[in-house]
Amino acid sequence: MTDPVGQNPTAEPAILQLKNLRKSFGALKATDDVSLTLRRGEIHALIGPNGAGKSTLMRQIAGGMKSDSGTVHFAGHDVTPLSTVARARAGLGRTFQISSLAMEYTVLQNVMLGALGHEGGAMRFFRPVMARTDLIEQAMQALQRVGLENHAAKRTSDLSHGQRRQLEVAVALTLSPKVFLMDEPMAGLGASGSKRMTGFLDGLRSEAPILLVEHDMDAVFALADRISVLVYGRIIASGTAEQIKADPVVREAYLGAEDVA
Ligand SMILES: Nc1ncnc2c1ncn2[C@@H]1O[C@H](COP(=O)(O)OP(=O)(O)OP(=O)(O)O)[C@@H](O)[C@H]1O
Repeated sequence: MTDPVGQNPTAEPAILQLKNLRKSFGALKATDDVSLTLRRGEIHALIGPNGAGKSTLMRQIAGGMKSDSGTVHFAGHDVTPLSTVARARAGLGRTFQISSLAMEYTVLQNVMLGALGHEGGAMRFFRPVMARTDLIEQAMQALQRVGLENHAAKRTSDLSHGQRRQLEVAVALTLSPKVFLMDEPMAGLGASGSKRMTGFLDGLRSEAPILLVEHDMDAVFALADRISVLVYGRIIASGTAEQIKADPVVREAYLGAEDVA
């Protein structure tokens, strides 16, 4: 285990710090005393078997689910009492909220709406926003970065599941977050889509660090600076890809010896 909660004074400072987060559903401890950090410039992957508590933890961080106890510090502030919207405004960017896409709008319009959310204020009601070339340009750049530039004019409802996930990443990009929380961005992308997304996330970490929940272990091992393993709501190990692959507790509890050869 290397510096699992970010106490190493020589390391990059943490922009996101979770301390002792817990969430139970009745007798079930979905997250149980979870502490971890995300440092500038890094991709920190959170892996674990189905039902380990990864999505619950992401919701606790983004603000959609109230924690039973513990704190979330972001950019030096305790954001635990803040709503999802307030956390997003502060720069905590969450992707994969397909339900927030307007299905009847085009792909481009969805990204532009995201960019407007960033501007905020009453401007959206007073300017012919969909004709604003600056916004169109910004949105097209975001679509290009995720590989959806050729689908800009499509209705969002006509996109595949994987493409909708790419679109969510594009929407998140326009908000210029200080941190990305990504919940399975590779899911449904197929081999070439995953490869492209992996390359994209690789470059993105220098813009904003990423807390990445992902089942695609090839992508995780290729991308992650650090990996934390969640099992039954508890972090059982945290370290580099090499350390995690070699950790007997992780192999026993999760990876399976045959998967990590
Ligand atoms: N709202 C809820 N009410 C009751 N139980 C819940 C709720 N949300 C999650 N759980 C339970 O909490 C546990 C953790 O679920 P969670 O979805 O966080 O796991 P996960 O690691 O994200 O799983 P997966 O990899 O399958 O997405 C599971 O046993 C799940 O059934």
